[in-house]
Amino acid sequence: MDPENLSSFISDRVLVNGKVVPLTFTRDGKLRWNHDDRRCLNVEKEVLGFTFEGSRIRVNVAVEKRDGILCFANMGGIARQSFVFEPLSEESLTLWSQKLRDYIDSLGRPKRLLIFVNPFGGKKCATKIFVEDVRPCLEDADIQFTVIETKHQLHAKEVVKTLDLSKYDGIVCVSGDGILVEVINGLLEREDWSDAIKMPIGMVPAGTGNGMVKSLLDSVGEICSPSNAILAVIRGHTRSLDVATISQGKTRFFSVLMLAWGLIADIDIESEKYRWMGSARIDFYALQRITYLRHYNGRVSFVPALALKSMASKPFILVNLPVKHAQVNKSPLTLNSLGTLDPMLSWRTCIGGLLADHLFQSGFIMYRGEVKMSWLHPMQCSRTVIWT
Ligand SMILES: Nc1ncnc2c1ncn2[C@@H]1O[C@H](COP(=O)(O)OP(=O)(O)OP(=O)(O)O)[C@@H](O)[C@H]1O
Repeated sequence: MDPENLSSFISDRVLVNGKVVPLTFTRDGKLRWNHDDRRCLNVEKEVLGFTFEGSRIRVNVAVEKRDGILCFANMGGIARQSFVFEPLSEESLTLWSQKLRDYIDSLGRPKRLLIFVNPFGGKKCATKIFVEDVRPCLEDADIQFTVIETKHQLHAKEVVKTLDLSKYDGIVCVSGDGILVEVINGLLEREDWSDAIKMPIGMVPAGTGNGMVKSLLDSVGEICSPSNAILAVIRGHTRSLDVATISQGKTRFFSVLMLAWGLIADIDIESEKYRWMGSARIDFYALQRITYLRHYNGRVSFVPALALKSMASKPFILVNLPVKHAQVNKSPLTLNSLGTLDPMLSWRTCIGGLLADHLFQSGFIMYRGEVKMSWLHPMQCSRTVIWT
């Protein structure tokens, strides 16, 4: 063994597939070895975890699928693989185990997750997504998890309100945006909300629109897929996400991603009764609402949070304001991704927006509601939920 610098660097000779080859773990987190050809793994990006099997070390990897790579699970562009090597001495095995463990621990990845699976959302395939895409990656990453299948509306919120948060490093929703909103409202309704709000949240798309996870993965140039989403959680990168408080009369609730009031809110909420139609429910109910238009009278006011004076000019979006306004006012969450990322939502939003625009201009709809919004402190989330 030739450890140039034992604190952060190992250069060694190990057994790979019965051949002794040089293996190096570099300071910048790259694992390089020579076998039939030269190989290199970016541990931070590609390695899910390590399994120590007697005198051998198995490196569990998720890489972009390329021709010629043996993969045992294709996850839509991502292949799970493993690479096994055997250090030549006991001392070397101990050193490798320690260095690899220390490196993974230094990345701040979650170790214990609470996972909500909503079997009711989208095409009702959240359980399948969890079993086929999420669980294998969590096992490869050696992450402990507790799974709760939601049984009814607001179930996730009830659980989160009384949850012992010290038991988890994060909460993951295998669902659409609805469960995310429940989790955020549950956290913010707790007495210890200012600490609870720091709990990282992850999203795996298993709903109809999946607007949040689409926005987040798009913001880091990744395709919205369950495998990309869970990899983002495992890598543990976090970034903050703004939350708006909405007060309407005596009701107060918290919002991320988007706020809608008027026509589009009605289409979104009231179309629930046609959920059996799948995503067509939105089109169907939109036509119904457009045919029987309602008047919306009210006043909307925006109150910047005191703690965030600088947010006073922070742009935001009301989906039921005309689209041209909506697109100018980009929120910190790329809210206009609703108009650009999801083709299905895109044209619906545009039609709704154009219609609203027309009616707004003609004075047919007056947006003057008693809705007040203020921005809360940014909250910490894991990369899937804007976490780059
Ligand atoms: N077992 C259940 N039965 C009925 N409703 C449920 C159940 N579990 C959760 N729900 C409710 O399902 C609603 C929709 O969930 P979710 O957001 O995951 O899917 P979606 O509406 O299809 O997707 P999106 O919000 O991305 O369009 C949530 O409001 C949630 O409260």
